[in-house]
Formats: sequence, structure tokens, C-alpha cells
Amino acid sequence: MEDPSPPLQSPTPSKVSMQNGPPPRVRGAPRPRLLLQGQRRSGKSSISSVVFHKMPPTETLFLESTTRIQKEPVNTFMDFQVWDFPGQIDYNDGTFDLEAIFSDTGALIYVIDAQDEYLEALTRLHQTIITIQRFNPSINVEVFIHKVDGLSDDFKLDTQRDIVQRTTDELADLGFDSVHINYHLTSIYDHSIFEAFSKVIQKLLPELGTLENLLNGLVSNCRIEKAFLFDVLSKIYVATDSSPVDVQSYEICSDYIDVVLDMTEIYGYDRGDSSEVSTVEESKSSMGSTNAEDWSLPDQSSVMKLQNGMVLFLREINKFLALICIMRKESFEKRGLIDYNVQVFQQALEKVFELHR
Ligand SMILES: Nc1nc2c(ncn2[C@@H]2O[C@H](COP(=O)(O)OP(=O)(O)OP(=O)(O)O)[C@@H](O)[C@H]2O)c(=O)[nH]1
Repeated sequence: MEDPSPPLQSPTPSKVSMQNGPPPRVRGAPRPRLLLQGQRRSGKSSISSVVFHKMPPTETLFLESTTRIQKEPVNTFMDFQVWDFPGQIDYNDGTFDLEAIFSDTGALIYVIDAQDEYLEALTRLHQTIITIQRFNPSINVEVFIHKVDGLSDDFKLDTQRDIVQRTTDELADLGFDSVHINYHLTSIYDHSIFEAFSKVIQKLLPELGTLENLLNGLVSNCRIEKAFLFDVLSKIYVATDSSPVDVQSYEICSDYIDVVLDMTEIYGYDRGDSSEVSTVEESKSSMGSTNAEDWSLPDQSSVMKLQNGMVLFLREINKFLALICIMRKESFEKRGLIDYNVQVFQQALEKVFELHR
């Protein structure tokens, strides 16, 4: 990889978002809720810490066992809550208000430790799905087959096949064959956990189709190979164009965000503390701020030329979102066209979020 070229439109790269406070949201608006469940030590708290708190994976070795439900607000481009359940919890002991827990939950993320014996975890998963169906049949059920870093590729796939088969058979026997479940192979030691979370979050976005269409337009107008709209703080990708995502493209874009953030932490200039914004009692969306201050930031971008003739182009969209494109060197030569189209894309995004308020 060559040295990153200096930002084209700014003498120093900006702090993409780290310096800004939590995004403002509508007071009292419900936050989509994600439930993290699974057996003890399956890795629930580690997932939440690595994805939302930038904890280095090796430090999760020292996490203590969760003893009560941890309700954590996550303030990124979209405000939501993650509820981390202790592994040993039993809902059916009569002490829980199941309706309150499950009724307006966006997704159940059930974590299974793939390095351990998982039959008991599967029994609990099946019971949980059946319980949830009573309160919220439309919930997204996402199974993270987790800690796959220690497994060979064949073993990973065999494990996934076995889990899918047992779950499908069991639910069909109990008359729940219409429940749709998504399975993800995950590990905190690579990008797979961020990719899986991206897919979970995308399903909660009513604007997803529009965002994809906008990205498709951008990609075809500027001859971009792949474009991602990233939430900078969590490195979750909010949307991408409709060409297939290959893991390498995702990984390189995600690493690029880390590079840009690290650089801006050290060399970025202070653009003022916009955290004041969140203390002002204004009516704002929980999804993509429409506050003029957030959207009218000076354009910040960064470019990196890769050895294989490709170019990585990052453009800050607002204080939570960044667009990252992978394109051929020749396509990047039409820089004016790219800047113009990205500006149009940015304005369209602003309107989309405004409309969904
Ligand atoms: N190899 C590997 N280990 C992991 C992974 N994720 C978590 N772990 C380890 O699993 C252990 C348990 O993780 P926790 O996050 O505390 O598990 P938990 O599900 O929150 O456990 P409880 O709070 O008891 O319910 C820790 O030692 C983590 O380092 C992973 O992807 N791969």
C-alpha cells in the first residue's frame, strides 16, 4: 500500500466523528431494541464491548460474567438499545414481564459458542423462539454461531449445517415452521462480527431500499466498483450498493476507517464541540440527524491508492456517516464528476432522513 495522499479538499483531515457528542434524538422516541442472549460465556458481552466500545478482543478475556440484564443505549447514526442477558436467566420463572421485554424488540441475537458443546444452547434457543412468537411474531431472529476463529473452514460449515438442521426440524415438529431465522458465523477476532451486526441493523432500517438505490446510482454514474455507507463509530455498514459484498472489500474499507480515525485523533483540528447540540431541547430524529449543523460540515475526504491499481476514497457524509468507495485508478481520474455526484448523494441522504422523521 502506498502512503495515503493528503486529503484533497482539506489541509488536514477532520475528526470524522469521534470528537462529537452523542447524536441528538427525539425525546421519548422509542429506540429499536436488540436482545443479546445465549448460554453463559458464549461471548455476548464481548460482542457488545468490541462492536460498540472498541474494546480490543483480547481484553474480553477479563470481562466478568453478567449477572443482571444490562440495558445499554447505543448512540450511533441510529439510536438503539442493546440488552445483554445473563446466560443463566430463565424467563419462565414468572418474575419477568415477557410482553414488555419482547413486544417491541427489533431483533433477537442468539449467541452460540461453536467451540463448545451446543445442544443445550440449541434447546434454549428453540424455547426462546417459541416464547417470543407469542409476543412478537415479526421479530428478526439472528443466530450468531460464534467463536469460529478456532475452527477449520470445513468444521465451521458442518457446525452451521448441523445447527440449521436441528433448529429447522425442531421448530417444524412443534408447528413453528414459518419462523425465519438468519445464521451468521462470527468471531470478535476478525471482521465477521461487524459484518453480522451490519446485516442485523440494516434490517431495522426502513430507509434501506432507498439508500441502496442511491448508492446504485452513485456507483453507476462514477464507475465505482463498490460503495459502502459506514457508521463511523461502530464500523457497521448501514448500506451498500447491490453488487455482492466480498469480505475483502468490506475488510479493507473497515480498516481504512480505523486508519483515518487514528490519523484524525492525532492530527485533526478541533471543529468545536457540537455536543452542546444534544443538550438543547430540540425535536430531532433518532435516525440520521437532520440538524443543519450536522449536515453542513465542510467536506472532508481522504484517498488511498492501493498497489493493485485500485483507489479507496472516503468522504464524510455527516458527523456519523462516511461513504467509502473502491474504484479503479482510471475512474478516479474524473474527480470532478465524483465530487459532484457525491454531493448530490449527500443532499439526497439528507432529504431521505428528513422524510422519515
Ligand atoms: N475465541 C474466541 N473467544 C471469544 C470470542 N468472543 C468471546 N470470547 C471469549 O469468551 C469468553 C466469555 O465471553 P463473555 O463475553 O464474558 O460471555 P457472556 O456470554 O457475556 O457470558 P455471561 O456474562 O456469563 O452470560 C471470554 O473469555 C471471551 O474472551 C470469540 O469470538 N472467539
